[in-house]
Amino acid sequence: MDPPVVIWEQEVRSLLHYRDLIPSLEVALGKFSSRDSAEVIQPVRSTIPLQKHSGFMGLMPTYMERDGILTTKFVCFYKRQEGSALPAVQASVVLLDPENGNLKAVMDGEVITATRTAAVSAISAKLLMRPGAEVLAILGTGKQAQSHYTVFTEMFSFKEVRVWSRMREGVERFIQSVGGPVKGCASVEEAVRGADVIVTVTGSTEPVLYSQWITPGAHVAAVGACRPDWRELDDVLMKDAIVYVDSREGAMTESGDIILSGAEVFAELGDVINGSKAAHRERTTVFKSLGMGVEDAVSAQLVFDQWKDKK
Ligand SMILES: NC(=O)c1ccc[n+]([C@@H]2O[C@H](COP(=O)([O-])OP(=O)(O)OC[C@H]3O[C@@H](n4cnc5c(N)ncnc54)[C@H](O)[C@@H]3O)[C@@H](O)[C@H]2O)c1
Ligand SMILES: O=C(O)[C@@H]1CCCCN1
Repeated sequence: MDPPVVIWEQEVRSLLHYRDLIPSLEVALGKFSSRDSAEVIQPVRSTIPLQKHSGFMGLMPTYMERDGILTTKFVCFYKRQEGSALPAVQASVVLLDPENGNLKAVMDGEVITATRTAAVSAISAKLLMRPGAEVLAILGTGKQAQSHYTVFTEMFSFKEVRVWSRMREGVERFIQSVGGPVKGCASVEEAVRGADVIVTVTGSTEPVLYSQWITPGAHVAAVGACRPDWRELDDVLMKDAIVYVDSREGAMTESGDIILSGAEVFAELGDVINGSKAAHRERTTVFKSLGMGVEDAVSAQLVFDQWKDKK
């Protein structure tokens, strides 16, 4: 048996491309929602609090029997003070041989997390935004904001991209770093008024996005607030919108926006991909993303396959 390989940040970045990842994620989301244990076994993430450090460690094991993929992601995430220089999320993914249990690879999970999360949000927009969408608003200016900007501008042709952060320096840094057209906004209201697609990627634990500012028919990809008592969206938005999730079980366990608002989950994204639930593009839609092990599993397998091809 070959010893395990270590594939770290820069190499993962150079091997993981949206054009390969998006089709693989669409298939994986469909398999997850088919509830066939020969396709995907992925329990809801178990978390242990790192109380002293205001954080959590999440353990995300996944087995895809038909595809022969066995992985676990270890992810630590923190409630950081706004403007903190420390990372909010750190992760590693291990890829195992399901036949023998030996370790094939250890990979940096931060690039995988940033890339696959943005790719899944883009899939939600592809399925749920209204036709002819022109304006994208991104709330937050951290790692996820960057990866969402990259994939959304690569996949779609928005006429305008707006960004907001509570920290003005955050907006300035973001504008400098993305190297493409983007308009900095001084308030959430300014960023989201008239926007067709809104991405929330903040570290907030209280609502930042309010229904009263949103044009009916907009699509919201809500990526932050991944604890049962954390929020990014207000109750009215959650109750008025048609709510889609990545995992129903995960959302009912981890999403403060769903649990505390009492909103009803209409469907998983995989149900829409499988054709068993409708995509209500004409209505205001929320895709509540919490992140799933199956997304990391297909990403890690892609990275490993590309790594082997290049050897
Ligand atoms: N759904 C998923 O799969 C998934 C995956 C990774 C990260 N996340 C979550 O996405 C969010 C962003 O992650 P990141 O890695 O980009 O973090 P980051 O620290 O790089 O960026 C966080 C951004 O949120 C802003 N922010 C922090 N506190 C805020 C507050 N109280 N109000 C408004 N803005 C605030 C910061 O200024 C920054 O712009 C986090 O909540 C993280 O847990 C979700
Ligand atoms: O699926 C994930 O990887 C993330 C990590 C941070 C918290 C939310 N979920």
